[in-house]
Amino acid sequence: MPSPKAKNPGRSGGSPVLGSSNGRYEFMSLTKPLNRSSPPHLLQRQGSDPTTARLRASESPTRRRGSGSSTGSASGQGPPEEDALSSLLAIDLWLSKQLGVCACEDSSWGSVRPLMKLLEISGHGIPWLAGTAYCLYKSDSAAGQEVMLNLFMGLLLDLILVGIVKAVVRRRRPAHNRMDMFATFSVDRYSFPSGHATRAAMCGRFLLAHLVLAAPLRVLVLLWVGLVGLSRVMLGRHNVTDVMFGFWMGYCQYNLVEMLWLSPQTLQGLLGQSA
Ligand SMILES: CC(C)=CCC/C(C)=C/CC/C(C)=C/COP(=O)(O)O
Repeated sequence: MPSPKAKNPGRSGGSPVLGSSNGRYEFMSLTKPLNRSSPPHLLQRQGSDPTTARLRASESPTRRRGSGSSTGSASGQGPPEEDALSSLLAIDLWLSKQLGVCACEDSSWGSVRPLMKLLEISGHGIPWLAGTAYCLYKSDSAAGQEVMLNLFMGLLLDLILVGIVKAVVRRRRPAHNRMDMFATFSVDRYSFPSGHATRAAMCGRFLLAHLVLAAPLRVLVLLWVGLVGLSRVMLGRHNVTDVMFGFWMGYCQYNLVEMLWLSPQTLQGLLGQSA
């Protein structure tokens, strides 16, 4: 979402060009700082700190194209799948930076930031866990308790699975993100996948399958899921691929919740065994 008010058009301008990318090593720096044993010309090109490296990586892929002839990772020298992946990541970083228009108050769409933060809270784990626990406590029907209990289990499962993937992949959040989220775990310094996107997708499916039947409300649920995902990128919290993968993961997590569904009989069995 490029805006004429964008502050540094030179840094983030340009357009993504599909095809060969000769800066594959730049994406490695997204997850870990360059190795001390890296050749000096790499260190020089990257900048010595990871933030500079990530800022360079989010420049337009077109800007990076003819700049790596001395690196030995020029296009066509690696396997084609790696080139394709590098190009995809280059487009991802470029697009995410273009869309990160609410990353801080003085960003081009900074005035919308409070609204985006409201969406952030609406998809945060704490309100969802607390709200579900409250409904579970207040529910006076067995069917209601069953649904709420399974939603609660799904939310816990989501936190665990997202935590595991974040800890394994360890992709840093975009350089333009301001880390001012409330109540985060240590793995939440990583961005892949977006926990808000997994939760929104899983809870969205759950709501549509078990709780929300009226058509206008179902549309609202879908709209909320989409807006939560979009707000992650606009706030600069995530790259586009973090959110896309998060949606897919949340969609699959709902299948898992259905497979592991705790029925009253299962619960009675479990409680009976432990008694
Ligand atoms: C009771 C309990 C264990 C609550 C934990 C809830 C909690 C702190 C969830 C983390 C939510 C969060 C900030 C996720 C990060 O989302 P991203 O979309 O930025 O990956």
